[in-house]
Amino acid sequence: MASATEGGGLMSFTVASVMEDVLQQHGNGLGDHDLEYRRAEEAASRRYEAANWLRKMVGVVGAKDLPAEPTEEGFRLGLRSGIILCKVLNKVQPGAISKVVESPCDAILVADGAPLSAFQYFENVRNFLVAIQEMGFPTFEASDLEQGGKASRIVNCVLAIKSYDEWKQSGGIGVWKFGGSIKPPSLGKSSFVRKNSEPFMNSLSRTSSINNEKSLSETDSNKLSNSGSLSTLVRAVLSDKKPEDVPKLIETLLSKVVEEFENRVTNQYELVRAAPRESTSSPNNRSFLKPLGEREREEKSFKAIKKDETIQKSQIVEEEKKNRQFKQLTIFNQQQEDIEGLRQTLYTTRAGMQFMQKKFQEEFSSLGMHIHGLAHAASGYHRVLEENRKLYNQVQDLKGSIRVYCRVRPFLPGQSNFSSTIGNMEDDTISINTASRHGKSLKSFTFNKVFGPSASQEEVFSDMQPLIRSVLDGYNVCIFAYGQTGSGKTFTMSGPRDLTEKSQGVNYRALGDLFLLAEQRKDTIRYDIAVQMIEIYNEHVRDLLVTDGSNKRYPFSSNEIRNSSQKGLSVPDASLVPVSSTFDVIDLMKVGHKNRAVGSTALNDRSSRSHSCLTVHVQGRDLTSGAVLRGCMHLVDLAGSERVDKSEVTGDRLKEAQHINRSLSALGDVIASLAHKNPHVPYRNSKLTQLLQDSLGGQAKTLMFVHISPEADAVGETISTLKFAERVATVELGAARVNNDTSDVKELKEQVATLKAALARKEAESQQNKILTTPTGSEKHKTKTGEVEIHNNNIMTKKSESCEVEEITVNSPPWPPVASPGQTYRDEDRSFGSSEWVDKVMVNNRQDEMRRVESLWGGGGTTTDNGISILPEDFYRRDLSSDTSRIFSEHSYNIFMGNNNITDDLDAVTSDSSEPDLLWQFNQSSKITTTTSTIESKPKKPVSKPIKSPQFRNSNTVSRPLASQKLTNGTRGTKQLGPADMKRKASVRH
Ligand SMILES: Nc1ncnc2c1ncn2[C@@H]1O[C@H](COP(=O)(O)OP(=O)(O)OP(=O)(O)O)[C@@H](O)[C@H]1O
Repeated sequence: MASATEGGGLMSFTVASVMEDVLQQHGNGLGDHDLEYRRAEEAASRRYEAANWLRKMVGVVGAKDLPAEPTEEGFRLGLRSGIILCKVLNKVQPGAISKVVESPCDAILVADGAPLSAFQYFENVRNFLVAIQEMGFPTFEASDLEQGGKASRIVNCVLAIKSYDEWKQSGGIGVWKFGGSIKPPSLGKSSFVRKNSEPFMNSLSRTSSINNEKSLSETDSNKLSNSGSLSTLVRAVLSDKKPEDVPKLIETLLSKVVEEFENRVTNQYELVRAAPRESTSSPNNRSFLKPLGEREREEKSFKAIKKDETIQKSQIVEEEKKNRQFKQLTIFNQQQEDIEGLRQTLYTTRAGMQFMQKKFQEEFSSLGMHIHGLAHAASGYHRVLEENRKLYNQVQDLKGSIRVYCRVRPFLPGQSNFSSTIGNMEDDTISINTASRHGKSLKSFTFNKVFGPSASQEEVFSDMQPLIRSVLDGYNVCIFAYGQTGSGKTFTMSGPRDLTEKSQGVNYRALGDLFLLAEQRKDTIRYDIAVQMIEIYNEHVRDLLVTDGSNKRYPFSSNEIRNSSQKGLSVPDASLVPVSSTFDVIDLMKVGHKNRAVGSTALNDRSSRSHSCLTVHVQGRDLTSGAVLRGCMHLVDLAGSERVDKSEVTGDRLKEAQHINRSLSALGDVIASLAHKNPHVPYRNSKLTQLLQDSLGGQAKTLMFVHISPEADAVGETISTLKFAERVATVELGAARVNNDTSDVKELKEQVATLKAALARKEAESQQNKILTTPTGSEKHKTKTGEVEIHNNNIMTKKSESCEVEEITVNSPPWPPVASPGQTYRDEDRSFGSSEWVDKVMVNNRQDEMRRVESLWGGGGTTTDNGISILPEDFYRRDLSSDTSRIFSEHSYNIFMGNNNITDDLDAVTSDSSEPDLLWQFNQSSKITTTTSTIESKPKKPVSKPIKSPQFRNSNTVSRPLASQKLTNGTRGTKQLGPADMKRKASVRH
């Protein structure tokens, strides 16, 4: 009972149903035939009423399956499809059932169990039942429509709807009542179970209508509880019973209820156990309390529906699967096609690639061959270039290492009336008109090239241009301008004061050419060009490129010129300014000219009294081989070469002139030594020759521009200058050499050759000395240098000790000095080890020679107080080849005498024999010995033309002193002076 209490409505429904059954049984049992008849009649009448109303509602056609007065079975069958019920309800309450399945009407006639029709009528019935439940009408079980179902419940439901419809038709006034109130549709869903209580209510209503209709109708069904209904029902049942029957009836009733209850509980339990896993939404849930047959049918139909659904689902799944498979197949086919396409493309691409590869290989190999050919051509080009360079320089070398160009200055503005001394001019020859006692004569001189007064700067430069190329090829080049003051040296080297591009001199053009060539060769050689500019004034060197104002005056000591500087710089202390364009050079020149002008006064142009030298250093690195070539070019503007006596100056001017003459004389010495191929070249006798040493030796190419003025009053200087130049032109320096990395080795070889020559010379002298008579009364003094001075008042006699000379040459330090491990020699050491030492050896040699010659000529010479021999002038005529060196070696004599301090007095004496003068004398003599002279290296070009000179004539009879002899008392002792000497001396002393 507890569970029945918990069940609530469910329990009420169950009890009511049981009670109804018990009562019916009891009634039957009681055998009240009248009552039963009445009830049956009542039921039939109610059924007819319901059927008629339904027929009326759906029409005759719609209700063709429902007779007007049906049996209970007929009523059930007529409504079994649910169509009539649904239609009627929709008419009463439009839209109550949204969907009415009409098709199965035929199927309804088919035997029970047809899955489709069962499903469909169930659909309608279910919808109907749900709807009336929603609306609150008395409901019935779906199974009531089946065989054995309770048609009374269906009748009850239909009549309730009819009542509602009528109430509605009548305007819906008041409250509709039919055994209970109709809940408004919005009442919400009540449980299906609750609706199952309606049959009881209907039964109650029906019963009351039979037994106590009035009382029941008066009872407010809303207030009627289940217990109330039960008691009413019991009271109604028992009212007409005899009191003695009541206990029995109640007992029967109760036992029946209990039995029914237990049965149902048992069934419920079994159902739950049998289908524990069935979904709660399954219809079984709602029908497990139904009779077993009904439930089975429901389950069957449900299963059938389920099966259909499953079949449909499986069909759908199958279809979907098929669709999927079809789609996959389509995609697969598409992919197959794509793959085939890609395979084709791959094949084509591979073929293309192979073709391209083949083509590329062919092109690559042809390119390789092409490059190979180019490389071959390039190397060939380099070879040819190198060969061309060599050939070019060979041609230059064959032309002679010292070339002399002569340039004649035009008359200056205002000199138009002047008569010119220039007689005739050809390409390489120039004739000078000279006036002498015997009338006019013409002197001809031959040079490598002669430029007349009208020659332009460009013309002059074009002829020397090849030398510039040599500098870039690693040669040393020296270009110097020689001539008397005002003859045009500066004009040639730099240009006029008002400089234009056209009037630019050699300096600018040479550097411009260097830059041009360097640019042209930049693909093969990289050049670095730097410039120095110095001035030599009174034997002092001055840097002309200082810009800070300091060191403007003679910043260097007297030893600053080195011949073997590490970097190949003669003056390493002077500013070395890198230049890369002609503009740089012009700027530098301006600085140089400005610095040079500082020493000038209004009266004296410094440029006339000093040597200026622009040195261009070039270093080229071959980009292919890495070889380094170094070239150097000296562009020298010498001081005026006129003779001092003519200048008639004293004091500072005289000193300047003496220095100029001395340095030019030293230059002459060097050139003469070179011409003679003397083993020793006295470079160190002046700053000028020291500076130019690397450009005047056998490794350099030298060009001298000799300048002359056309004025008649300058003819003496002109002749003198030309003679000097012609002498220089005979110098053959030998093939110039490139300054490459092996130059040191070459220098060493040169020194070895020098020493060998000294030895050979010494041996020859030893042979000759055997035939010489040793003078009596001679006295030997051995100097600390190992040389022997002979103090003899009569004649100059022997001698240097041959063994000592040999010792010197053999035991002398090697050149350059061989440094023991850890020991190094400075440049100064090397200088001393070479030239100083060689100077002294050579002095001894010359003395021996002089003595020998003197003895051959039977004496006639004199010796000074200092032991200096003075030879008769005839000597110079007779043996020029051996005398030349003597003439150009006056400084060597000074050194020999140990009198290195040159005093003004001495300067005065040496100035008497300026270099041109000496050369002039030399040339006078040389004409006699032209055929036999050993120094004539260029037979094609005569050294000089014969001239008639008074001095020359005098020289046959008058003994001339050596120009640089110094007497201890300032006089010339017993020497005899020529007229020219006397004249000069007078003028100097004046
Ligand atoms: N070839 C020439 N054409 C025109 N004028 C010239 C020529 N040569 C020289 N001159 C002029 O002659 C004058 C003297 O020339 P320059 O100064 O060059 O002589 P120099 O030999 O250098 O003299 P110094 O020894 O004093 O330096 C200058 O006015 C110069 O312009």
